[in-house]
Amino acid sequence: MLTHPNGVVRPSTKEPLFSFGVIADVQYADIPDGRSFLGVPRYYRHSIAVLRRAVERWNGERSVRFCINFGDIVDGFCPKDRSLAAVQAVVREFDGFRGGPTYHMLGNHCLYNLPRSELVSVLRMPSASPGRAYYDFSPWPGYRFVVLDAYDFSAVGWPRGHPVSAAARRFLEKRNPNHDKNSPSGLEGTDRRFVMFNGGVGEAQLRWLDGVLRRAERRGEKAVVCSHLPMHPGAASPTGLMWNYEEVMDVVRRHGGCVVACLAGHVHKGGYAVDDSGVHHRTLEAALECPPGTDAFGHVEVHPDRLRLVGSDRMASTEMLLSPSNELASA
Ligand SMILES: Nc1ccn([C@@H]2O[C@H](COP(=O)(O)OP(=O)(O)OC[C@H](O)CO)[C@@H](O)[C@H]2O)c(=O)n1
Repeated sequence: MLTHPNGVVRPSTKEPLFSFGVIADVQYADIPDGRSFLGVPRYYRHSIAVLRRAVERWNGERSVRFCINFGDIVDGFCPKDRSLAAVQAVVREFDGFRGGPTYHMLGNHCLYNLPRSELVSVLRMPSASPGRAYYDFSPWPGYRFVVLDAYDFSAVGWPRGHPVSAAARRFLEKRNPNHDKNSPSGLEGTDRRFVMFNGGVGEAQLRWLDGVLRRAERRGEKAVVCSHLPMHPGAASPTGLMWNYEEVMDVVRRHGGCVVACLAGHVHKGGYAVDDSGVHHRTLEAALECPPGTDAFGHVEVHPDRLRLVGSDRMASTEMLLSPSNELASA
């Protein structure tokens, strides 16, 4: 039995409808250990061992039907002539998962290494058009997953001089006075997100998201939105938030009750919050920052009344109860 935040005690169902594996920020590179800009240790070679153990675990869980990689598959310090080989090495590890497909998304470190179009192809993203890094899929009747490209509007991942890159630089110029646009120095609160290693969802993608959620709502589906960048200030440090998370959440709210959770990576220590509409926001702890022998991965059990993240080691477990309107949506 579990207690809902509103005080109602509900029985927990034992067998999930289905489950999916989750891992974030592998940032693999065949280079010696290092540290983040803020001095946090990073284990570039060990992270692929964390992924290997994740795949072994998912293979041992009968209910795990697919897995989701939350971006930053390779680290920015990977020598550029070895970027493709590093991405392929990580993809090979995911290919060891026998339960079903792997769904990838783009992170800033992916784009420091390879062009978007090449990543979309190497990561076999099931996008509707070539080079597009956002898509949706329905792994189970009544459930829809949406994968966002959080660097669609960004100063990284587009060639210098590309109209999107130029517009993103102008956007940052207005909001971040620092010469080094990766530095949030002097910015306050959620304004600290206006740094170059973040990005946003562009207008066309916002319209697409609106359409996907409208159809999902009409069909009575529950939706899970996945993005490299977190979209709630309570679930991540402000320096890691998506530039236009409010616009994306406005679209989510327009289809009230359809989206049950937003899952993300990028902010390595992880986080969790429930927003005013009852949407769960879970930022996943990074594989990269696991000291040798430790892990950060998990699988999410999907039950009729809840999502249950079963975390390993440094990834905290999280019980995400659905609000009664969510439960009714596909009853
Ligand atoms: N204050 C800062 C922080 C970072 N940089 C530089 O920005 C680039 C990205 O940093 P990095 O920590 O590698 O980014 P991650 O995507 O791994 O992590 C995101 C954070 O956890 C979000 O909170 C890199 O070039 C840094 O050196 C900076 O200049 N100033």
